[in-house]
Amino acid sequence: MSLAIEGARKHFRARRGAAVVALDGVDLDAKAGELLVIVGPSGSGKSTLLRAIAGLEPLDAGRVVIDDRDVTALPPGRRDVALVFQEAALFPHLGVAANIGIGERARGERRRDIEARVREVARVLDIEPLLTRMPNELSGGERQRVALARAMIRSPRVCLLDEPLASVDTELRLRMRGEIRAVQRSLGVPMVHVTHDQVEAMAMGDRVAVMARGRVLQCDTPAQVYARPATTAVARIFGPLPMNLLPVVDGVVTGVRPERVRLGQEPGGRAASVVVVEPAGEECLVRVLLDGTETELLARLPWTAAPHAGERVTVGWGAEDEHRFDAATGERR
Ligand SMILES: Nc1ncnc2c1ncn2[C@@H]1O[C@H](COP(=O)(O)OP(=O)(O)OP(=O)(O)O)[C@@H](O)[C@H]1O
Repeated sequence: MSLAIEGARKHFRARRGAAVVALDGVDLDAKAGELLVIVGPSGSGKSTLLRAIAGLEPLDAGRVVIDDRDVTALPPGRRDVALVFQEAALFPHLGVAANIGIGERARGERRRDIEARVREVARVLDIEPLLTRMPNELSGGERQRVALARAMIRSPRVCLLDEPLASVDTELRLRMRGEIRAVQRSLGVPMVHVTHDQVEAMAMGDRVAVMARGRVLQCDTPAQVYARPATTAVARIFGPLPMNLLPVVDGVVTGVRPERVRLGQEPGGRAASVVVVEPAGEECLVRVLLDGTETELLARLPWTAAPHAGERVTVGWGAEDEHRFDAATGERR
């Protein structure tokens, strides 16, 4: 099983104002069992891309290919694609078990087989106790898991997730990440997962595609995108925190990740003063202003090393922690 998007273009014409280019020539692919994560700022075209794969949004140009078959002209119902949205839409008049099995029933499968499959997928997603409830008796996170179960039970050819864990609490989110991966591996389908959560993108993705303004800026393993972002835009978008970018010197922008910035009193560093310190659990985020400039840098430090606001410090980092980008094009040098 495989998924490919080739040269996808889509624009929207708002009732007033200029046309919006939502997809500007997107090429992506995902293999069987592969989880491709899409990250990007709000409005970068992530949801439009998923909707186009599902057949809910016709493309202006380009193709969607599933299992080597061009499905671009097929309606959603004939693509065999499961899409789980941020806001799970369940049938309000049906119980949870019926909601999960509704697709199987429509396909005329045997009642006993459906019940067994519903129980199995409910067990995996930890919603067995909810099977007899009605949708209005569920929390947002529970509804989300029911929608996920409904998508998983169908053994679709492609699985698309649009922030399915957005309304789930941290502990459950951690567990569900693993569960989604396990279910997906057992289904062996390509999965495309849109998230704003960078940690989730790093933890779950076999590969990550970084989007901005309807384009894919880079697509590679999370480790590679983190270690060698292709452009300054990727360096700002992908990672636990945006990369610090220093002012241009000789046509070069130097970037340093906040987690690599060191503060101290050592000679050789750049003099700066601490603007603000924000606690972040065991760590803290420290914003410093470099002397004689308007450049602020962010540093992530252990809480035990937290300075005070207003303190004078020196700022340093290892030469191996520097990223260099072309100032004119933004591309990695
Ligand atoms: N039906 C529509 N009519 C007009 N413009 C639209 C429509 N749907 C999306 N857009 C525009 O297309 C662009 C891409 O939207 P899309 O929803 O794909 O972004 P996104 O990356 O999913 O954003 P978010 O992270 O906020 O969900 C945005 O500029 C958006 O305003």
